[in-house]
Amino acid sequence: MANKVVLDSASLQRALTRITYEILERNKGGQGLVLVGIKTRGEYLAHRIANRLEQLEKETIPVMAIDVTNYRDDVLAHGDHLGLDEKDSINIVDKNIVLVDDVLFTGRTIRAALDALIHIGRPKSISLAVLVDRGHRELPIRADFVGKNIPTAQNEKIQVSVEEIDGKDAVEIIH
Ligand SMILES: O=P(O)(O)OC[C@H]1O[C@H](OP(=O)(O)OP(=O)(O)O)[C@H](O)[C@@H]1O
Ligand SMILES: O=c1cc[nH]c(=O)[nH]1
Repeated sequence: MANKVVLDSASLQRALTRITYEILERNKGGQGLVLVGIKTRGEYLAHRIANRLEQLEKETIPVMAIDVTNYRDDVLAHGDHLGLDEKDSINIVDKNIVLVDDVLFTGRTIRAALDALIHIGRPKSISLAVLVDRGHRELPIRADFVGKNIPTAQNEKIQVSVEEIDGKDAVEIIH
């Protein structure tokens, strides 16, 4: 299997910066924004975008991380174990939520995240930011903010690495 780097560290950071400005433009500032990162790597990307938003807007942007495993349509364990970490839970009612994930593929993770969010409150709006959109959607889901569109074959894989846990920033395509 060969890896091809499609975003190096500098390009990945530029993509996050562009997403940050687009979020600000769309939201007309940072007011009422809450960033929700989907574990695993979406959490780190959400914190990075929030840090940039805070630098630009000089206000605190809440960040929450969610693990959507138990909301997936291929997991039967609905009910008791909702997979939301109460201590991470932030008031999302009437907020403008930006969901953040590293890769958008079939859209099933995002569908699960929407279920998880709506379980804990009724936001004013939910939009979606992804570092990579690789196509192959199986549900009517699209991203509002995209770092890079990378057309892929079904059998390829996009591997996102983040400095915080992988020791480097990169997006690679694995053939
Ligand atoms: O659009 P989809 O088909 O749902 O695919 C995208 C999801 O797949 C990956 O998560 P993965 O399940 O590999 O978990 P991880 O983030 O913890 O590695 C990726 O981080 C996205 O969350
Ligand atoms: O290629 C893919 C598909 C889903 N999730 C990933 O992280 N990469």
